[in-house]
Amino acid sequence: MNWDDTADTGDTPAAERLVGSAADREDQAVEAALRPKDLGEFIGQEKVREQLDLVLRAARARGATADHVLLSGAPGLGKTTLSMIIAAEMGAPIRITSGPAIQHAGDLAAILSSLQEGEVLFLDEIHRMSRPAEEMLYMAMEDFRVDVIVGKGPGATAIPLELPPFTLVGATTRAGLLPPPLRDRFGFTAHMEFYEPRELERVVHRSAQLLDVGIDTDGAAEIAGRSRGTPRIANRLLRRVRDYAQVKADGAITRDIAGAALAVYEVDARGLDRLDRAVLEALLKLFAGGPVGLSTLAVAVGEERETVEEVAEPFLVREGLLARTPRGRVATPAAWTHLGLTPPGAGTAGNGQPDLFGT
Ligand SMILES: Nc1ncnc2c1ncn2[C@@H]1O[C@H](COP(=O)(O)OP(=O)(O)OP(=O)(O)O)[C@@H](O)[C@H]1O
Ligand SMILES: [Mg+2]
Repeated sequence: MNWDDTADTGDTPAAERLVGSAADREDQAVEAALRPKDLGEFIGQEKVREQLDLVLRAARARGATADHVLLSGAPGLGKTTLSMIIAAEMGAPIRITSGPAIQHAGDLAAILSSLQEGEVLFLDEIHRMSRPAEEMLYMAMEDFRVDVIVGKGPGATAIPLELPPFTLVGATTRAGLLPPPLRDRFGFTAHMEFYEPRELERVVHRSAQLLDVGIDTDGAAEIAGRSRGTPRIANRLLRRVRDYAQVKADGAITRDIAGAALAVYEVDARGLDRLDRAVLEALLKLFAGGPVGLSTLAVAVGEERETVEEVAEPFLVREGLLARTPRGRVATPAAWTHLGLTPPGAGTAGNGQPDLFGT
């Protein structure tokens, strides 16, 4: 799946939504406690896990530092978690930084030159690094060497500096934005996919156990089904459902409790929230399913164009509820079904009324 152009970005209003995929303040505070600590505990992503396991085992057997690893995938799928697991599996310390934190090549040189042998350097949002830092990174990754520039102008000299072997783990939500020379320097690239509901069910069960919350199989399935394929959202919904279960019931989570709690938060059975539904409803009820232009649709729901396009649409497209066509936005048959509406002309005289007799 190509999620490059559909991923929520951290600075859209999506960050504040219950079903937004970027980490909010509360997530940041509680996520550390819920992170799996080794590959065995990491749920789902079978292929990635199997491949990474081989890469790490082989490196350990050789007594060598593991190859550089690139983790790409939408927010909340487990990139930061995996980077920590890589360090843990290698028995190596980990240094954490991010592309936006490295504005000058000198910042990167300082970090690189202080690494210990075998250390894991986790570079989050690697696609947001500055150009000069990126070029320094090429050499560091390939030859474990950097040129430190001393002085300015014609008198400036490059002093080569040897680095100890280290493992770079880069993470990006936008693999497509990485320059090929950078991408090519990773020995292993893991593409993280959205999770299956069954996998999210296991995530919910595991987190509930860690949070000491009682939950049955149906309760976990109900939360998993509304979590948009994303463990971070599953954990967040679990916390809100836990609150509800504590206040309104005996604390244990069942299907009914989970359904009632998430109805309060306006997260529906497929994980659509108020905004998603408003967009879909306008498209169906006001424009008969489209095609309709983005601007018109945005006006109809009283939102900015960008909000509709970047916050609501990516998930609606991914779910197969809405299509972006050259003539405008179009609802799919699944959209009509999901909202319990009948498309005009389908099994009716075209008056938009439900077909009560199934003719
Ligand atoms: N495979 C998994 N099994 C269990 N829990 C997971 C898994 N993947 C992610 N999680 C949970 O989801 C939360 C978010 O994961 P993480 O922070 O690693 O995502 P990310 O890909 O780094 O997101 P971002 O792009 O926003 O940085 C964590 O609390 C973690 O516990
Ligand atoms: Mg992360």
